[in-house]
Amino acid sequence: MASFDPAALDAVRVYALPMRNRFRGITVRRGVLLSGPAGWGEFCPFEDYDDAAAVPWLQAAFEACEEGWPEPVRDRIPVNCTVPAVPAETAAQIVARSGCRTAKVKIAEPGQSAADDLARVEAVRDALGPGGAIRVDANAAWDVDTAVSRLRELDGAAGGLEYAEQPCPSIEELAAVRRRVEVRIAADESIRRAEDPMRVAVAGAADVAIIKATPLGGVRRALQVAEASGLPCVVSSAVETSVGLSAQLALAGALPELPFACGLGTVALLEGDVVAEPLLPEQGFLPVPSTPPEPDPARVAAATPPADVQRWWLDRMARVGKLLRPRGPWLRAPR
Ligand SMILES: O=C(O)CCC(=O)c1ccccc1C(=O)O
Ligand SMILES: [Mg+2]
Repeated sequence: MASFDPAALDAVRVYALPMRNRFRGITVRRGVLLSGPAGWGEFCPFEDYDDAAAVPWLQAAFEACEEGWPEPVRDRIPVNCTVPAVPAETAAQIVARSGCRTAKVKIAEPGQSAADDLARVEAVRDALGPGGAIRVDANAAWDVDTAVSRLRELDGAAGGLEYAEQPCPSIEELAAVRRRVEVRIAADESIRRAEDPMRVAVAGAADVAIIKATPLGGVRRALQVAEASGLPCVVSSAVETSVGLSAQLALAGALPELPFACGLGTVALLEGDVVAEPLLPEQGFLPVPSTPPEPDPARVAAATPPADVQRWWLDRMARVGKLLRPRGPWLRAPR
């Protein structure tokens, strides 16, 4: 068994793609594409994560490279468009262009007001028409009282919210908000480790579980987390390229039940992609791929960052790889 060394991989490509709008404080999305016997995987932990937090992201990439994914039970996935914390007019354009019947709206952005959120949600309702669904994501910004009053107002402005993702940081706060508002509560940041969904369920903290293959260590682990949650699940992206997104689609394709649209329309948030046929929704749906798409050499070349950035990512991947079990035999000894 070889211990992990990126230099021993057949192909490793570092990419950097600008985001169309600032998202989660990020303006450029970066990561590594790596190929193995089963296809291409993507290692793209957020840059503020430490090496330990990045381990499951590398496990997800290796699953795609080494094993592939379990059999799907459906062949296409309804998805939401994702509306960053942009002005109302831009929000309406994003929704109209997407073709999606569900929109997820980011709210509670630092530096913005309650009125900004209400205007964005109203514009999204106008663009979507009465038949579409609107969900909001506060990314843990509020305390319980703020969440209760804001969610009631936003529910009114939206003409009914489908659910609210992570209004507060802790599981106990989610449970308290859930008791006081009509709106369904979804847990996202509260589900990052395999043991988290049990705690969410026992606390009565959520109606919906947000599940992500990339930070949970791959499709198989995420399926276990979904089952442990005992809740209806929504698969949501970590803003991967189409290579990493394909694993998320494999997860959505393999879940026994999928009652809501998934948050997988996120290639639209990136300026460019690394494959020839980006996984952008058509009429609100994405296909379930059986294998990851192949990166397109010209697009990868166009997205390749300077040497110092490449070095940073390869060093990071090597350090994180040392925290994982030895790999092989497809991974040859360093040349
Ligand atoms: O769910 C979606 O529509 C897109 C994905 C998304 O919002 C997201 C992407 C990266 C990191 C965090 C989040 C989030 O749900 O908070
Ligand atoms: Mg979220």
